[in-house]
Amino acid sequence: MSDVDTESRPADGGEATAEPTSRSTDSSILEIRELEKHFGGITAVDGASFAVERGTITGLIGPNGAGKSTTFNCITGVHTPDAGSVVFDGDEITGREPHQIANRGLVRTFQIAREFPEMTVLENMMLAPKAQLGESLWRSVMPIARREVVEQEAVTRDRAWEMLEFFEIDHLAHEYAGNLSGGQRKLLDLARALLTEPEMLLLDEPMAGVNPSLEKKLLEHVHELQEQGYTFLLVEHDMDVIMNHCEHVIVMHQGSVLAEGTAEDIKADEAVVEAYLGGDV
Ligand SMILES: Nc1ncnc2c1ncn2[C@@H]1O[C@H](COP(=O)(O)OP(=O)(O)OP(=O)(O)O)[C@@H](O)[C@H]1O
Repeated sequence: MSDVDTESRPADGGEATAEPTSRSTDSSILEIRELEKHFGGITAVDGASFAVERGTITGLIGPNGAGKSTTFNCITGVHTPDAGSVVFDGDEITGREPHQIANRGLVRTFQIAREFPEMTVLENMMLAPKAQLGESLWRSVMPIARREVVEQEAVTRDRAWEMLEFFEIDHLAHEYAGNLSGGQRKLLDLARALLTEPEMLLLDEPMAGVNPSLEKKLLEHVHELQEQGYTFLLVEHDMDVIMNHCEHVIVMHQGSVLAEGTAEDIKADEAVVEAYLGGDV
């Protein structure tokens, strides 16, 4: 990191935004068709099909072991599905490498945030595009001339500061990531994901371990980003978050989609109540 100036803030002081780079106009941005994933004798995903509408906050819920994380992993290239397809923004992305999918504009956060604890928050941010895009791709997009490398890093640094300001963790820029609270780590994880300028974010349990005031802040940020045009698909066990913040909810059970609809539809669905909600909602 010796060439990288992580000390200084950009001078312009403009309002922090997180505008995505491109948009297309089809209403559905992600389509999962008959997805299957087996681990030995275990069927984790069993013919799941659903679509996510562009610009929405969509919730993916279901009991433990329903196949939600495996579905996320199949969508983002962590796992190769055994059958079925994933279409993102009109492109078949099934079986592509994670960095190719991230480069296409679909990024994810993890249930357990994956920052580097021995590096500062800002250093973690500086590594984000590299980590999401993959080292070889990063090298191919990074110019060879040193002056241009430095310029490129300056752009990334400015953007990193913007993101930290947007999530109100800029005061922690020089803190070791390992010293952050669980909730602050979630904000850092989201900030890192946004640094790659995606169109859509998959959030895996974004509220787990986040205290109520930080949860409120995180949800406000998600809505702000939605207003800017981002699409969200989130796996979340907190039913208040799902019911109050998702305009569409997909329920998985035993590897396939049991029901989908508005929060109201889902709450009233007897099969969903029996399989998952019980008396909670
Ligand atoms: N790498 C793996 N190897 C073997 N089995 C796996 C693997 N990943 C997931 N499974 C199994 O697949 C099934 C679905 O797991 P998955 O993690 O996708 O469920 P989930 O809905 O995300 O659950 P949770 O809400 O508890 O996180 C489970 O039975 C799980 O044990």
